[in-house]
Amino acid sequence: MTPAVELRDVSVHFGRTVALHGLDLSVAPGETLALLGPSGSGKSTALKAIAGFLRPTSGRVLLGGRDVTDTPPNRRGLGVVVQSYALFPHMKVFDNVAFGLHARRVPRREVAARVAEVLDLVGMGGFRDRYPRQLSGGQQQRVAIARALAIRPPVLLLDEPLSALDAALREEMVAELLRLRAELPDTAVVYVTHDQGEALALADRIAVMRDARLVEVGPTESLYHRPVESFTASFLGASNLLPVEVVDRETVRVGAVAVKASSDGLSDGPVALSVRPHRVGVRPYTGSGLAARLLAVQWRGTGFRLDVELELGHRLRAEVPDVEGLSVGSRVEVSIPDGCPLVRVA
Ligand SMILES: Nc1ncnc2c1ncn2[C@@H]1O[C@H](COP(=O)(O)OP(=O)(O)OP(=O)(O)O)[C@@H](O)[C@H]1O
Repeated sequence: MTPAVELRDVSVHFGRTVALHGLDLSVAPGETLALLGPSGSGKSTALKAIAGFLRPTSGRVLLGGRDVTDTPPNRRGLGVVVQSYALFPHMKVFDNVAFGLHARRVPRREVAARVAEVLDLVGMGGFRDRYPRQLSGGQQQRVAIARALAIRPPVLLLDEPLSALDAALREEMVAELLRLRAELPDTAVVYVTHDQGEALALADRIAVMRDARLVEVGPTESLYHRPVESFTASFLGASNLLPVEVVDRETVRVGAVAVKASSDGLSDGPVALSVRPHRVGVRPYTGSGLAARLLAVQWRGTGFRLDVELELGHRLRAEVPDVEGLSVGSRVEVSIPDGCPLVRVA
């Protein structure tokens, strides 16, 4: 299938700053790809290269198999939503959404029908005569999404669309975006975020970025459960990175304790065992297993977060449902389950 979006070896330089380094990426029709990474990792730059808001220093951008590297943004036919709504303040909701359709000389009667359709799609059908200042942040962002969808773009680009909203509203909007997604089965979505929760909830695949480069890309669940890079393990859901001695392809040793590990896709080089905090077991010391000292306990409502220090010298974070028999400062026993992934340490 021809990808809806393809970046081929795209680099972007601003003077001596390298904002994007040799990015290769493709997005299939109907797929949601999240670009996830810390601030300054190049996510927005990649999105702007797709939108045409900037021209790559080198490399090519293709949409539906067509090279658009030299095509201006308004001729790319994409829907774009940025973090700050960017609605026209002097225009009512209806006219904001109709704007792109008028620019494309869509007949007036069809404009009315299409605006009604996309406003209904985002649950804003009753707000067509309001001005943006008469809407909440979440409502404005819904209108911005409706405006982007009105032209029925094959690709929707979303750059941190929820970052201006408060936490409760963000969660509501994630559910809303999932519902919207189901209504647009053929639209490719590129979703820029630094929020791993949004990426996990919304994306079919995640591309993890760091320092202008792609670290790793893969289907959301396998990237979460079986990351190859240590950066992915710690950025996509917290992870303990335990130094281990590799015995063979399936077995590692933490001190004297042997643990089965998964090592899919790993070649030679330094590795660590990636252990999610909720998979670390902590119990009172019984004389076997990995001895450790319990350094701190924090109640988190749904459970407890523990900091422990292995007597071998590594600190670990654990998340456990209860702390019966455990007290800060006491000697404890830590268990690491089989099946945690080995990851490459940069
Ligand atoms: N117009 C510009 N001029 C100079 N440097 C820029 C410009 N735009 C981006 N950069 C730099 O390029 C790098 C990547 O920026 P980019 O905005 O793509 O990061 P990001 O991952 O989207 O970060 P954020 O989450 O903070 O938006 C950063 O170091 C940034 O300072």
